[in-house]
Amino acid sequence: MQRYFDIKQEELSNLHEIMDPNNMQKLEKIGGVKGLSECLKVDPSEGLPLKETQNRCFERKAHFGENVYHGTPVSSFFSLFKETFDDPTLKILIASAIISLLLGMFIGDPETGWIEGTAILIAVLIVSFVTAINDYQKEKQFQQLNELKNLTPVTVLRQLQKKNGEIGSALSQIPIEEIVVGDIIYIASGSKIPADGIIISSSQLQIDESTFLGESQLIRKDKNKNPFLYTGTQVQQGEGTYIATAVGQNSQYGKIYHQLKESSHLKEKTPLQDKLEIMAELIGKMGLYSAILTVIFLLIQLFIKNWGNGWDSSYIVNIVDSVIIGITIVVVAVPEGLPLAVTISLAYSMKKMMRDNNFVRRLESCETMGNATCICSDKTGTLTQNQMNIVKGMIFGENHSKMPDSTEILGKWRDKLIEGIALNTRAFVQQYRSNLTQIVGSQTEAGLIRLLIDWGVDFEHIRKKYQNTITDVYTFDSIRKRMTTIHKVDDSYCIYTKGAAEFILDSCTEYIDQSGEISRFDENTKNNYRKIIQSIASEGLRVIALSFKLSYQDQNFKINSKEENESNHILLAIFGMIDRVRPGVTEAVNDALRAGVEIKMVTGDGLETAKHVALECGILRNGGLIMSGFEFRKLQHEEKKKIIPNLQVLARSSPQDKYELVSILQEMGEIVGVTGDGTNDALALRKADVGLSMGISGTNIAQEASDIIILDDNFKSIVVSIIWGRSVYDNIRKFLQFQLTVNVVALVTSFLAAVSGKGIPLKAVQLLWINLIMDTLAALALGTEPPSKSLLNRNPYKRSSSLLSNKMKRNIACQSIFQLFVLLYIIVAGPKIFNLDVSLEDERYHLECIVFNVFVMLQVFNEINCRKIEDQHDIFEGITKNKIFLYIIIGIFITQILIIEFGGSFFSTTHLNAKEWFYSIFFGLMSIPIGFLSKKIKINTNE
Ligand SMILES: Nc1ncnc2c1ncn2[C@@H]1O[C@H](COP(=O)(O)OP(=O)(O)OP(=O)(O)O)[C@@H](O)[C@H]1O
Ligand SMILES: [Ca+2]
Repeated sequence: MQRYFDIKQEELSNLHEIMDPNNMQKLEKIGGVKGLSECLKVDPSEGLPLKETQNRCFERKAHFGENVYHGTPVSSFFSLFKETFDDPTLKILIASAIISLLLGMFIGDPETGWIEGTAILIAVLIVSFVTAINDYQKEKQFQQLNELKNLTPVTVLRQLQKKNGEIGSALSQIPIEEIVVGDIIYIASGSKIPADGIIISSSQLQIDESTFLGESQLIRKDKNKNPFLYTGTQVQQGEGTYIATAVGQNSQYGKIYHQLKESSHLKEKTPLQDKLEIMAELIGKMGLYSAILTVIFLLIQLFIKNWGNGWDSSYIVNIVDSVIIGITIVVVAVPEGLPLAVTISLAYSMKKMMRDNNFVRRLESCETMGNATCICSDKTGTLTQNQMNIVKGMIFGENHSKMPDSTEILGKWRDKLIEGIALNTRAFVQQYRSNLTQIVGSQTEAGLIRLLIDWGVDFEHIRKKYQNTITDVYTFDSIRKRMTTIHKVDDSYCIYTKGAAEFILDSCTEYIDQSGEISRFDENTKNNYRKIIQSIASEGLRVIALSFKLSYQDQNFKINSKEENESNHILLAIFGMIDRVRPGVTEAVNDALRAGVEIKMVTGDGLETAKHVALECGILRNGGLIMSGFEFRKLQHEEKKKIIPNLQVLARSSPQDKYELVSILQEMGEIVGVTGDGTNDALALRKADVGLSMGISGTNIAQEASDIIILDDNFKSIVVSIIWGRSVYDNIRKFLQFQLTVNVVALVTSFLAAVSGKGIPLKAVQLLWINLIMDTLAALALGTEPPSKSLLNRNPYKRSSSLLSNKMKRNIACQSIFQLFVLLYIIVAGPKIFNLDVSLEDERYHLECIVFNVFVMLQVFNEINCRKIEDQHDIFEGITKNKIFLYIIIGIFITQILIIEFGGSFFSTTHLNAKEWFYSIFFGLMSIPIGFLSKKIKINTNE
């Protein structure tokens, strides 16, 4: 195997040390690209040979490595487990548990003294364990998501077995991991370079190497001056073909991969998390104060009780016990589950959104999307299917309401039209599975190619034939809205241009008339043509025109400016392409509007076309304004501000228009989502509060600039992301509502009990169990509530709105008062109801156990209440769909029974009889009607 290739990876890598001025000489030494390709056993015009591609280039991978990067491994479970002990409250708790253990064993009753300390230690272990499991799963999920980052396939030239059994080379798209050294790779504006390599041929190629150089600066590359390409850099303009020389870990990028790697999602804090942390701190402080107060009261009582009795070793045990209670209260009060709930909710949503074709790249965008007030959507591919088919047009001056057969087309210019399409397009036919084909690349071009295929033209053959005669290509961009190819045959040059019909028409001075002669345009004819274009567009068709310019012995073509080469053309044909609206888009638009999210269509397509589509999908509604980018640009800033609320469609827009629209909307206080697919959209995508790029048609650059990638390019998925965003936000609020109620009740009960001298109804171990219920378990149960479409029934929250609405405060207050009332009732009236004599140690212990049981039951049922916040009272809606919630509620219930019945002195519990159980569950259940009633109290919303 070693002998198969004549070059080693080290020598290859050595060819392009970053910024080494000697690179060119090193390349010449091995005989330039030609020598290189011989060493690599590949013919640059054929690509990798069939016998290699058939076994997936196994030998190359073994010799030169694979195009994969070894990411940072997930932290081990153990290290995460260890990390959980960094929490200061847990540390203090452990310390006091140990003290309690020692005291209990040596000073207290040796039979039972060890129990409390051990129980606390075990409880701490369980809390840490559950937290660590959670963290671990979260990390694993994020890693899986990170691996999916390379979505766009790479176009390579390789030998294949064609449909008819022939062996030939053809362009095809393969996943980036399949790229090997020696591959011939095609790149064009918007691509990200998938492997290091050396240019074979290129046209107007400009690369953004900011990944390496820091600042964004476009660098011209061509085969003679600077042919070295680096993985991870981006093609901003032009196109080219190059041969791969280093992949994966061997590439320059791979060598510094770990430094460049974006900080992981996990470390990122979202605005919601920030808000929550502030709140958590506040709650924690309140807990601390009430804990200190509780401890002081307990100690005072201790002193009073033992006044004059002299010191005794059991004193110390009692003091330590009081301190432990205090610390436990702090542990309970500190809502460590709050940030956890956000992460769980976001992580869970991210995973589920993936299934709904939303790939979230930045965590916070998920929640922002829930509050979006305006979405600027493009048309092609997002609202429509991006399946273009030519249905009508005008060829050589003749109108066709249906596309004619190739034979019906006038002979004289036929070849020019066909060549103009074949040479001036980049889309190609890809074979997948055994005999299915698909046209990949720009779908506008695909429409043209399909026409050639219908006409029975072997366009691949034409491309091959003229491959070496193409002297220049001006690739398509959204500003010029056209593409041009210059090719030389013998002594003459021919320039083919295609693009937005009215633009092309404007740059044509001549046309081919019905008799096949070239005629000059006069004003009248031109106007007629304009009308034809308009009438085709008004049916919602994309109109594209083809033109050309011929020159014999005019050497100037190469030095002329783009503008010059693209003007004074001869019009060949005008085509109208149908691109149907995606099914379900109209409903999705309606959903968004109902949810208070304004939709604006910002498209590169023409006014008439845009209007038709906007009407069809319900974006253009009564009184709405439709405008072209051309008019928009002429307005003053203030005028723009005035019309924008009413603007529903912006047609023939440039990326700059999109950017401006977004900026002004934000200035006006809107939270803006923007969709885009092109390299030129990157600016607007970055500017937007949430940038949504397209997974299928999107370029790497657009994807990199975006926060969410819409994997199926479908507008419906954008609305889904709104639902998910809202669901995250609401889930956090649900959790908050639950957590705060438990907190208030637990703190007040402990405090009141301490003050009243009635003893401590909730023991440290019990409090830790309650803490587990209200933090980690509640975060899991409420944070993972799946979204429902009803989330679209409300308007987005304002930027400034608080997490805790007045209605939520009302719910918390009513529920807490009720719960406290019940608990006090049991403490006071309990002895009578259950026939207990609290002056006896044993029976008091029994009563305290009932109080604990009632407390937990109240929380279990209130957790169901908290599935809905504010005024929503359908608390059972969709409950069966949330398996996690059900498991947790049932799990808590069963565990509670076990704790009570078998917890013994460990949990300070004892067997309860049927009547006592009945009361516990009855009071617990009562929290549901109370929750229902409290929602009936009218409250002012000042939000
Ligand atoms: N490959 C191409 N070659 C030449 N012209 C093209 C090509 N693709 C599109 N066009 C022209 O450019 C116009 C579209 O420009 P642009 O790329 O800004 O919009 P788009 O992204 O296709 O549409 P939208 O903004 O609705 O998604 C089309 O109306 C068409 O006339
Ligand atoms: Ca676009």
